[in-house]
Amino acid sequence: MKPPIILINYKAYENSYGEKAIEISKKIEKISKNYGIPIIISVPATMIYKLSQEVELIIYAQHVDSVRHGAHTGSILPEMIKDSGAKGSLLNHSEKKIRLDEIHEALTRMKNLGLESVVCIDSYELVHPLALLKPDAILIEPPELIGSGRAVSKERPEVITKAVDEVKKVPGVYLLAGAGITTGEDVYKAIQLGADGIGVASAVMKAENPEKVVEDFVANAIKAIDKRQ
Ligand SMILES: O=C(CO)COP(=O)(O)O
Repeated sequence: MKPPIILINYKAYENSYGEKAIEISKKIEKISKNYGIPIIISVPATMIYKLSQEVELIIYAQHVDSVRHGAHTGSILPEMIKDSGAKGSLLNHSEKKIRLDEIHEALTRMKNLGLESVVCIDSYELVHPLALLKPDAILIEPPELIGSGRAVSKERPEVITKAVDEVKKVPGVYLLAGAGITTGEDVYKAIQLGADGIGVASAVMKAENPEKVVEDFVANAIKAIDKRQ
């Protein structure tokens, strides 16, 4: 079985850093191990090193700058996240958009460093052009549903099916779907519609019992992938 891809974006919630981030990451690690499914967590840059020491999860940055070494105050380079222990990064999240030339440059640099990449986009029309840049995956998220509790897989299923059709034009690029994913059923439906996995943030980061939420997501993702094969 090809495992489903579960990406949890920590964003900048109160529990996205410090001791609380370690605590939530350990809970996610437990589920990842119990189910034998790798889970990606995209964390604030300040937490990459610490979390890479504490947990066996796939750690991503949430953004990288495409500038090269030099006088660029405040920049976070692909080289820096790799040195800190990240395996990859999100790029172009709706909340951290960058230009197309910056996506291209960042992807080239990340590939040369052996870093994985997930490019976020907000419409299916952009799936094919961005897939041609050969990221590891594309994460499609209609911005109006992000953080809404209304799942893309239920509210806009056609976004997923169209994105899946588009990504198939470029072999080797995975398609993830996100925005408003709240329940295991939302995850199941996204994968049934053809996504290789999901991206999620608020349903986990704002949960009273994040472990239970992630477990429900993972169990449903496995069920959906099994059924598809
Ligand atoms: O932006 C997202 C993941 O990158 C999705 O956010 P929500 O899960 O909060 O809708």
